[in-house]
Amino acid sequence: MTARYDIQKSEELGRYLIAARDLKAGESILTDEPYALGPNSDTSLVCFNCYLPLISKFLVCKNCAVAPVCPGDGCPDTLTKKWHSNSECDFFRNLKLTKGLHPMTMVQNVGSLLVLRAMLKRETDPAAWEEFMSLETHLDKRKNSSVWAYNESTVKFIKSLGLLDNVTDEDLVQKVCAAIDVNSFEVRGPPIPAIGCSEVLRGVYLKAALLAHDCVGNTHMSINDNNVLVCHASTDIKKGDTIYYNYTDPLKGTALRQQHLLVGKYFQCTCTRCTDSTELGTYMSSAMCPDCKTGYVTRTTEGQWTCQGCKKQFEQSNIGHKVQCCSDKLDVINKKDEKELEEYIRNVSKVLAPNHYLLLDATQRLAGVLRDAINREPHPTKKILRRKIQLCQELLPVLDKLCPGISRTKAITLYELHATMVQLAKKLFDSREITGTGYMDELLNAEKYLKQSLEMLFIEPGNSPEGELCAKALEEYRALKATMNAVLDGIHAEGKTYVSAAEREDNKKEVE
Ligand SMILES: C[S@@+](CC[C@H](N)C(=O)[O-])C[C@H]1O[C@@H](n2cnc3c(N)ncnc32)[C@H](O)[C@@H]1O
Repeated sequence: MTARYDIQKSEELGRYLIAARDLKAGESILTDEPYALGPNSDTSLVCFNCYLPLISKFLVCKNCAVAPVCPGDGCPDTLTKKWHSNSECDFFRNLKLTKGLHPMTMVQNVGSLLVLRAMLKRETDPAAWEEFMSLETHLDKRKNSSVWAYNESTVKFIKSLGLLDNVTDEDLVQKVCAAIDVNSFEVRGPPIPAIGCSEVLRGVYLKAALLAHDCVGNTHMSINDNNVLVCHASTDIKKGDTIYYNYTDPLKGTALRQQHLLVGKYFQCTCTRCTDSTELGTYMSSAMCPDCKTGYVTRTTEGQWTCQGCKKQFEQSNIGHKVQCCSDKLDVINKKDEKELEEYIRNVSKVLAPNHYLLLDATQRLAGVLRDAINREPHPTKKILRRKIQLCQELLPVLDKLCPGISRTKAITLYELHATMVQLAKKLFDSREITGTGYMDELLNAEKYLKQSLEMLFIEPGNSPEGELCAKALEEYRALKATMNAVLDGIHAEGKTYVSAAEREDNKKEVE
């Protein structure tokens, strides 16, 4: 198989990946095992083997008598890889025998576990350690900062384990902390039984770490339940083009994305989206013009707010203050409450551009609240179904611009849209508000969205929530086809034939 990527280096990006040949959307670019995996630095106690939270009780590993692990029946049967590795276990056991290492030391320092795991590779896998140590750290920018001070407790902990005994570089642990911060990916821990949600872990992947950032990426990243990362092309990528991963949340406005990149990754993003005050025509950080009431007021990189319609200019204190108020309001409302979200959207729509990220945030949350309500209700109302459809339809064009090609959020939104359309169409047909032909039109529309969703979900790993959604969507696709056949049979039974909406339109044009 020919290589799919090459490594390049530039003054601006450091090392980065380019396509070694033309890549098609959906094509796998690289697969990567974690170099090191562990909980976040502010974690509460988790099992060293499976990362499930240890809430009230824990056992210690039978072999080393140090590592906290799951009590009762132990870790889930589905656990295929033991994260408390044999070498880590031997290391703890040795320290227990020689220095009396106590399990409580590990309990108190669980937030430093990832750093410890990264450091243990120095002995167990020197080649990987060297690669890890060559990653960008921005160490100079971190020196004397609050993050440096925060990591001093980890330095002390690692030192107490004797891991720095023969080390001359006194900043080695800070360097490891920095390499993790700058290069790690968020990884979903195992689902917590009875709750379903997961701990957020961090993983360092040495190949994937080389991907450069763009606020409109051209890759799709998935990490399966065994924590193997697969990077796919999300759009077609031409040979020689840079392969980008979006390090930030694409549904945040420019100021927030830039702040996140500056604080966490130490660079100023100058991508096409960041330098376009309209954010690719989405106006995601824009306000409604207080003067002409129809134009969108955008902010230039110099901080000047200008209405794109009437061209009036505004002070930062004017527009910026209004946006801040809308953001503060979203922080305090109950985001699980349909009425509060609806009221927020109504009020804030008078101040912010329709696709402002705060409105999109509220829209996504409201869509989630309505989904739960629809799933709970045996007979959801037409009103709630219509509103849910409307919200999905508002989100999709923005997602198309900001996450072109394959995107997880888009796949889920398309799936939700199809499911609600099918439900509404059935309700309307059952109550005789639409005919068989009308029902068929709606089902065909829903099928189009479901197919688009499935095309994206197919690349999700089977053993992940999105993979499970893919299996569910496939089942629903089969059920939808069966419903469509039944509806067609009904139309034929009435002695009619079904003519699609598009064909009906064409026929109408021909007659005219
Ligand atoms: C995850 S690392 C990528 C690998 C890194 N280039 C290396 O050589 O180790 C992230 C770092 O790459 C650089 N980088 C990535 N994308 C960039 C971009 N769009 N503009 C400027 N620097 C970027 C920044 O230094 C950032 O902190």
